[in-house]
Amino acid sequence: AYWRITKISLSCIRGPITDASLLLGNLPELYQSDAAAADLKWQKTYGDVVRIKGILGEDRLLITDAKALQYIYQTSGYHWPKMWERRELSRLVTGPGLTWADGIDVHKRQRKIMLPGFGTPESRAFLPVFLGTANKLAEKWKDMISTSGTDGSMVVSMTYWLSRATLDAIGEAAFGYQFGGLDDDKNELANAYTTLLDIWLAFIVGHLHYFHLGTPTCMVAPFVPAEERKVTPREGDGENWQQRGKVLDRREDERANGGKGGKDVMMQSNAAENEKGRMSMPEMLAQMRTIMLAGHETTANTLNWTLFELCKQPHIQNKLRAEIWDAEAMLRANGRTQFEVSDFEDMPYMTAVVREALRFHPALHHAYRQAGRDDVLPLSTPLQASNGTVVIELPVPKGLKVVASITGYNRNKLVFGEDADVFNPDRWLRPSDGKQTIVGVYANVMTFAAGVRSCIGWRFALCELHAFIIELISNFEFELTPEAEHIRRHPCLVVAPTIEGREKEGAQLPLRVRIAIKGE
Ligand code: HEM
Repeated sequence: AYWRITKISLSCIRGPITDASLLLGNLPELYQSDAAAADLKWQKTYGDVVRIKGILGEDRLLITDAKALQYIYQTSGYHWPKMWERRELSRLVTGPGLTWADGIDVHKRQRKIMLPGFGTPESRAFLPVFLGTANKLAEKWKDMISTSGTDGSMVVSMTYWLSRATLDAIGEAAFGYQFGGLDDDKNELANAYTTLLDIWLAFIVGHLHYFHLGTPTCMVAPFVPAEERKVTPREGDGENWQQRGKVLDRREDERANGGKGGKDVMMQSNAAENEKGRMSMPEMLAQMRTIMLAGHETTANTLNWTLFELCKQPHIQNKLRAEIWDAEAMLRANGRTQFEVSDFEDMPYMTAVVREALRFHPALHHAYRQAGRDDVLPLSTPLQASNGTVVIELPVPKGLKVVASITGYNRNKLVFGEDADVFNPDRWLRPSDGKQTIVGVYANVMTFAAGVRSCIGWRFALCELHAFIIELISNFEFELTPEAEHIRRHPCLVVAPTIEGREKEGAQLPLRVRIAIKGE
């Protein structure tokens, strides 16, 4: 009570307070509606800073204002740590890795060791791996269509195949590890990762017996009654840790003997640190788990949503394919067989499509922070307070929990124009007036967050997205199926597509895939 009376008050900030329940506040609507549906509704009604109620009447802010986000993520970085409960969840899921670490002592130390592996040249060097995996997926689909398709086409589950393909790509690129997701020899670890999203979805839609699927269960097991669990906590997980340990041991041996593992940047960079700063074995294992988790379904679902939008607007898909085919013809004319990242510069429409997909469908629609001290948030636009006054900067109390709406910011009309709520790649081909507040690490979208805790793998993800889009759009035409007309943007670990009324079946995006006849 003392704290509540003495702390800086936010009571003049407008928001959907009258709709809040005493116990859970506005959180049910925030978390249970389609991804970011509540954010966009409240943003439209109340502006770019909205007061919502958390548990037991606690005030929180939902923020989509560019300057406030820039301050929280970039200017003030470590003074706005992650919410403690989110960190705890990260610790349960991944262990003491980057998504859990906080502060200068731990997070900055770990990130310094990890960063060299994720620079521009390092990420670009993986293009052949990404193109190779995307090509393998394309060949697989061609085989399926020729054996079971009709009229050169068939309905393919995007969520199933893209999850497996991106798992293979990240396993190979980051750890030289073969998951075999696209082959039939999927191992235990591949199973654990490819079913993870469905398990989270099942948890969210209250369909707990999905837990038989075999998973890193340590993070959900505590919430699930024993009789609902078909695997014991950490049963699949023990195996996972063992396999990861083996991969690390092998890389370390190779590094020490100057072999292939010598190229493993995490190993090299860790070995170069002084003993005090070096990551321990549990930290290294946690980084592997973090990278697999943070870099797998994020990319897979960005691809899902890109293909979905390309089906909804076939003229964009056709224009993109024409550009890719022209670039392929140019490549052949120059006597080359495979794209390099520098070739992407000659494919401006593809870059525009990727940027627009990242803006319109960020794989994570929220990020969460907490004020580490009493602070003052700068604002891009003055706020109309409930008492009629206008707020030009906003004092906030230490401990305040903030929901940064990534989707809300990415669709902010002040930043992206009046048509911000329309999927339109052409916006990226218009000249910029250069007046915007720069928030995100890429294309000024918040999709990869910003500042000291921005996504470490954003260059890696971009390279992978471009590779898959080239291969898939060059080889196939995609069409919506009747089920895909009823797709929901379901919030779980990432924003995943589900079919309305069939959410309990897990993530789904069935699209009709037709072999594209080149030259037509
Ligand atoms: C389209 C794909 C991706 C998206 C949209 C994405 C998005 C994000 C976002 C929003 C964050 C910040 C989360 C927060 O602050 O709460 C983040 C962090 C992170 N991402 Fe990504 N990510 C993607 C791909 C990747 C890839 C491919 C990797 C690794 C290869 C990766 C590794 C990480 C790691 C390690 C962090 C934690 C960074 C830290 O806390 O210092 N991500 N990502």
